[in-house]
Amino acid sequence: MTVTQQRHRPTPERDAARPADRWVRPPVGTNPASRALLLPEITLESGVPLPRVTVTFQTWGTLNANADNAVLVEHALTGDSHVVGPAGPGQPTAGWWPGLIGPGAPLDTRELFVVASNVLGGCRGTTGPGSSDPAGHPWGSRFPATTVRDQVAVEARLADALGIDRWRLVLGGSMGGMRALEWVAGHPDRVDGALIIASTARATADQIAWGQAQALAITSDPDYLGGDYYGHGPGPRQGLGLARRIAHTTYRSAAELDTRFGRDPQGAEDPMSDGRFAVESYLDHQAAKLTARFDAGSYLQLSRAMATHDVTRGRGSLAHVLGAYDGMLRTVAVDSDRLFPVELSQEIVDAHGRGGVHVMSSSHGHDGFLIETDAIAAAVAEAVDAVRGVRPREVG
Ligand SMILES: CC(=O)SCCNC(=O)CCNC(=O)[C@H](O)C(C)(C)COP(=O)(O)OP(=O)(O)OC[C@H]1O[C@@H](n2cnc3c(N)ncnc32)[C@H](O)[C@@H]1OP(=O)(O)O
Ligand SMILES: N[C@@H](CCO)C(=O)O
Repeated sequence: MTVTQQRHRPTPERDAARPADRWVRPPVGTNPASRALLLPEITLESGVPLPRVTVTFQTWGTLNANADNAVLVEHALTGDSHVVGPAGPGQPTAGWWPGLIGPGAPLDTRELFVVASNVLGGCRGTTGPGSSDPAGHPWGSRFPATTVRDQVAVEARLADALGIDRWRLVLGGSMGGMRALEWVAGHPDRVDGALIIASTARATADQIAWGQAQALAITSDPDYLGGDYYGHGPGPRQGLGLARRIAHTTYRSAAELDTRFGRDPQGAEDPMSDGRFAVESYLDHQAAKLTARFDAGSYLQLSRAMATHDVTRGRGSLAHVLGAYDGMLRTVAVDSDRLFPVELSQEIVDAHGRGGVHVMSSSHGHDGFLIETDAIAAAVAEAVDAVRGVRPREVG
């Protein structure tokens, strides 16, 4: 079934050169509320072609007649399109920004049409290393390196298929904020407003450094099998668990960990023998949770895409790149975030020359953007109000 709402920009060379994207049934095991689009082929930023890319997504509300009420919500590293709603069959986690979308919510579905897609390279329905290639075999080690720009290029094809020429608002946290800012940098005429939360214009050496240890933890696992573990053994669960322990420590603040766990033993265990401290037990728990719901190959893919993230690559200075954008741009930072410190949000605003940084107070560090949901809701509601006046809207 070919895509009927082809309202994307008429670019004859683009339309004529490729078969039409078409709606398909989502892969087995994805969120039952999701839909799916099949892209016959995409060409990655590297120049490598990637055939038969499926992108799965969820929507809330209705696209209006002018198609000018669409909002794109971008998930973070281990998130997915399930922004709100309960966990259930095909959906291992509850919505990660509960209360954000719905009638009367900050993203009010009485007015807005909200879209959230699963990222390219991930493991929640959109094509990634664990997906089957056109011959029906898992891509595994053959899945090419992808970038944040590739992730957004896939979302642009989805927007085309949905008949969305321009987003009223794009928003996201962490890796989601990277995609939201790439929409601004790479598709400035398709975004009225952007809210970049706990993120950055380009990865820092600190973030790249923490990512290297995580990647080596996975690739050093004997069950990694060079990335071709799909259908062969348990996969690098130990390595993924170790990577998560490293990552989760960076997602929280030292003060929070000290306050919550101190030097307490875990229950009756004795750290002086073979027992654990409570904080070690907590990290063991976080590792077990992630390995039960996430794929190591996708973790490597997406972590590498975050490390290579740089909206200025091949485009000039950040001021030049963001200065070309005449829409609304705001950032939110968490005051205790030691992975994406406040100055990374300030750098974005300074380069754009307008908007502002809202510094959110939280003891939770980087994960504060997922935990302080009232503060996030308020920032999103303000951004929705601010963007209303950015472009004249046809009454439709
Ligand atoms: C876009 C995205 O990034 S999505 C990310 C993943 N999203 C989700 O998981 C959806 C739900 N969201 C959440 O849970 C939060 O937003 C998260 C992910 C940031 C977690 O934040 P918090 O609420 O602070 O939970 P916290 O990190 O303290 O972990 C609490 C868990 O640790 C466990 N725990 C606490 N102390 C210990 C200990 N000493 N030993 C073992 N386990 C412990 C708790 O029992 C609890 O278990 P549970 O998660 O199974 O209920
Ligand atoms: N802790 C969240 C945010 C990381 O940026 C996740 O696991 O995706």
